[in-house]
Amino acid sequence: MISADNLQLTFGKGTPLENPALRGLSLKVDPGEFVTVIGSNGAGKSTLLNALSGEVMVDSGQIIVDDKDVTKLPTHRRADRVARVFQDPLAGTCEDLTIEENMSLAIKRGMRRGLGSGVKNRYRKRFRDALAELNLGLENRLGDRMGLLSGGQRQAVSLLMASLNPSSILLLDEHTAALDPRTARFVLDLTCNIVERHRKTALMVTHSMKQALDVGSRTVMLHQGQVVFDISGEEREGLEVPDLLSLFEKQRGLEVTDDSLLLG
Ligand SMILES: Nc1ncnc2c1ncn2[C@@H]1O[C@H](COP(=O)(O)OP(=O)(O)OP(=O)(O)O)[C@@H](O)[C@H]1O
Repeated sequence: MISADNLQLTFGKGTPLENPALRGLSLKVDPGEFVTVIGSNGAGKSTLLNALSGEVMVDSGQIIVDDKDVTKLPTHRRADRVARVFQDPLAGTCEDLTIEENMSLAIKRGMRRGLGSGVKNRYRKRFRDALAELNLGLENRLGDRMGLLSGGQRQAVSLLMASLNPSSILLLDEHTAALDPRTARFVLDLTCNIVERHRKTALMVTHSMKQALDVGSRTVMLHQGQVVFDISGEEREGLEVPDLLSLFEKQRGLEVTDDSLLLG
């Protein structure tokens, strides 16, 4: 469960570059819900994910994750609750460590001690089995450095890592945007599978309106640091991209000219 209440965050406060990125943003996400997040450039999407993961601290407002107030906790103290997959396949994993070492780090999140050698052997089988399900041949490459993998392979391993760690929240920041269409489809299907199988509460930022409607059960749109609309259930079913655009226009009384909203 995520509850973000009246989040305010201004970058460069008191300087000529003062920039209010979150302006009283509120959003509640129930356990197991999969929400897609859209909005034009600079709407505050990444800042929202950064605030939820603790990458940035909000000026005011409250963030609760699974009944715990995490508003003032730094990233590493939320890591057992919040996992994240970034747009850049190079972010989020350690390229100098092996696949196995990266996956072990994911499992260790939230544990007080490291993994003993007996435990390591037990987990090795689990890693192999999980990797085999990807059908990318990675189950035989546990000892390979992460840096040797392609972008799609790395995103797939990042998602597996999120499924192995104990976090209930999965934040996806345009995590398929840097991939070719076929690989993006594969990673998106894997995402849906992991969210469902591991009952993650997920927020996925995307610039593709089509993807936003195809995936998940709810779509929110941000504009100027606020949620301007929030659709789910019957209202969302059968919606097409042009419907979403006109909803946005109606809500804001604006004509949507930002091409980034039209992608997909
Ligand atoms: N670290 C920072 N320092 C100063 N300003 C920032 C910082 N991070 C974000 N901003 C500003 O905050 C606003 C919201 O940015 P954010 O990255 O959250 O938008 P976004 O919706 O993710 O946009 P995009 O789709 O282009 O990635 C923008 O005006 C951006 O320039």
